[in-house]
Amino acid sequence: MPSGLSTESAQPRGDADGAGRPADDLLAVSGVSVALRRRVGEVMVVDTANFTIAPNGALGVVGESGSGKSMLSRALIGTLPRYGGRVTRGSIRWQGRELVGLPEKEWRTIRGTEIGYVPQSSMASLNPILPIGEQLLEAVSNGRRRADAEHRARVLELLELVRIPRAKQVIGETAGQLSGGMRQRVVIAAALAQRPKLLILDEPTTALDVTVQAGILKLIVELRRELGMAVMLTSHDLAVIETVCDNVMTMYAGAVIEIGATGAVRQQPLHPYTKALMGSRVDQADPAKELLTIPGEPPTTGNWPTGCRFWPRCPSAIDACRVGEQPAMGAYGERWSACIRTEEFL
Ligand SMILES: Nc1ncnc2c1ncn2[C@@H]1O[C@H](COP(=O)(O)OP(=O)(O)OP(=O)(O)O)[C@@H](O)[C@H]1O
Repeated sequence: MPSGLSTESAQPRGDADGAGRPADDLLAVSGVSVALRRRVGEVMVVDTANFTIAPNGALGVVGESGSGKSMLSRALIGTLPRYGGRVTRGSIRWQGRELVGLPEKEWRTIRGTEIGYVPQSSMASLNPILPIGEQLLEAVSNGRRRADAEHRARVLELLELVRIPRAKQVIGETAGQLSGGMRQRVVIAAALAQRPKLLILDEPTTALDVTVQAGILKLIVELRRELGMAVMLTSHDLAVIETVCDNVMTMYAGAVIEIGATGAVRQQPLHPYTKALMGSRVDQADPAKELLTIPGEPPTTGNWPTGCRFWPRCPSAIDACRVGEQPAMGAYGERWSACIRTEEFL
């Protein structure tokens, strides 16, 4: 076993400020597990996640499809019941306030208002026939009272904030008249309507081509700086996360398996899965270049192997990796890894 600290004695931090200095937590997630109701009973999709986000911090969450990124995000905004899910254990503290077990009425005062959310495929969720201005007005007035002149001014301000050219005209246009990139900017504007302190973006650039994607990522970087807000961004692609986030957290089969400063992880990933993920990332400079893919498939939910969940695909697996439980995260300086061989690799 490595001599790293266990997650019981210390908390992996996803929040160092880029210079490695930890700050007070905006969000602190401790031992959070999420289960979904299925016909066979409850199935765990997120297993004992521990991480924090500081005010103005930016945490990227990377992992293959099905690793639990979206379900974790949904736990943070209290929408799991819509998917037949719930937090089965652990604590989510938002500015010191416990969110686990919060009644829906109280979630409504946090979701959208304090924590903004841009869901996956959100561009498609825009109403195709309702003018953009009307849709943003709904987000601005938050259903509380009739939209007034102040709200209308805020709609324009939001469109300008997300750098939409011809903002005044766009107010009267429909989503169908806008390009994919402009639609995504509108969705981000809606998520910012109540000035949240944390913006969670789930795969915000997946459906966009490379140039448009770069523009959206640049916007997120600038908004974070201008508004002094924190960001949590999920992606399959470490290159996307690298553009926006100081820190990165890798998930595999429901488990958080590595956390560290993005630059350090990029230079020397501690977990073989993060390393493999980097090898298979899309080469933005040469998209036609053949991708290195990770052999095999991730285990399906509910069919996780004993021991480390990555061992069937891991080039470094030894007998000890195949037995017992999924290894807990251990600390290695400012970094965290759930691989029992991390010390040997260092
Ligand atoms: N709407 C849903 N209903 C039932 N099960 C779901 C739903 N969405 C996700 N799941 C299951 O929850 C598990 C975690 O999925 P999740 O969507 O959180 O992964 P992800 O890492 O976000 O993947 P992707 O990048 O494809 O969105 C998977 O086993 C998936 O099959």
